[in-house]
Amino acid sequence: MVFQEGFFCEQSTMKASGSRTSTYRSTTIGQLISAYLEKKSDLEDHTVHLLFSANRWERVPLMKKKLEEGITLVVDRYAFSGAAFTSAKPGFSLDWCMKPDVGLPKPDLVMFLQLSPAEAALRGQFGEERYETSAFQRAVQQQFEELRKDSTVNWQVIDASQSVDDVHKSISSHSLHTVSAAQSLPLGELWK
Ligand SMILES: Nc1ncnc2c1ncn2[C@@H]1O[C@H](COP(=O)(O)OP(=O)(O)OP(=O)(O)O)[C@@H](O)[C@H]1O
Ligand SMILES: Cc1cn([C@H]2C[C@H](O)[C@@H](COP(=O)(O)O)O2)c(=O)[nH]c1=O
Repeated sequence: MVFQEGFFCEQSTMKASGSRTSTYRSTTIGQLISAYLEKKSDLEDHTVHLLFSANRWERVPLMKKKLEEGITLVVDRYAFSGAAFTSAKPGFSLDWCMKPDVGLPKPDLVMFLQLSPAEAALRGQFGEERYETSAFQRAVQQQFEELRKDSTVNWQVIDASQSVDDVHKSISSHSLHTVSAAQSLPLGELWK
């Protein structure tokens, strides 16, 4: 499996109305999360963290089925975003934030699309949703740096300040290499 984590990931799409349409937002749990991110509702911080995790777990049977069929999964944001974003909030430890996602299918590659919060703030639609402030993004980036110290996960940092074409080339190259190497490997369990 190949995963992307970062401040800018290529899988999200925008509706004509401008609201976000990532597929995870389509389930009942995803709709609760989406309303929270769009600031249409408020949720207690532990609760939203657990909802994000539940939203991943509800997709595990489908993910495993696809993987068994030999399909490569590219996931725009995963448990690493879950741990980084919630642990950037006051009173949350990284350890607590990782716990609900222990045992999820483990990615063969995690690509972190690195962009400074200042540059991210200049890009389209930044600032509309919850968490989209430069101060909070800096705190999240620090938590990602902690997560990247885990050498059992194959992290690759992509410079997202490059052109779209160069970001694409870099992602393709890491992905193709990993897909070929992962073919003979069993599916692992995250953070176990
Ligand atoms: N390499 C790039 N150079 C310039 N602009 C870019 C680049 N990549 C993305 N953008 C622009 O930045 C904005 C946000 O990008 P994108 O939609 O890929 O991020 P996102 O997936 O929404 O991020 P997040 O997962 O944090 O919501 C879009 O307007 C997009 O066109
Ligand atoms: C998976 C996940 C994400 N988040 C945060 C990160 C972003 O601010 C949004 C998702 O935005 P996207 O445009 O749909 O990628 O939610 C989080 O706090 N916890 C998570 O588990």
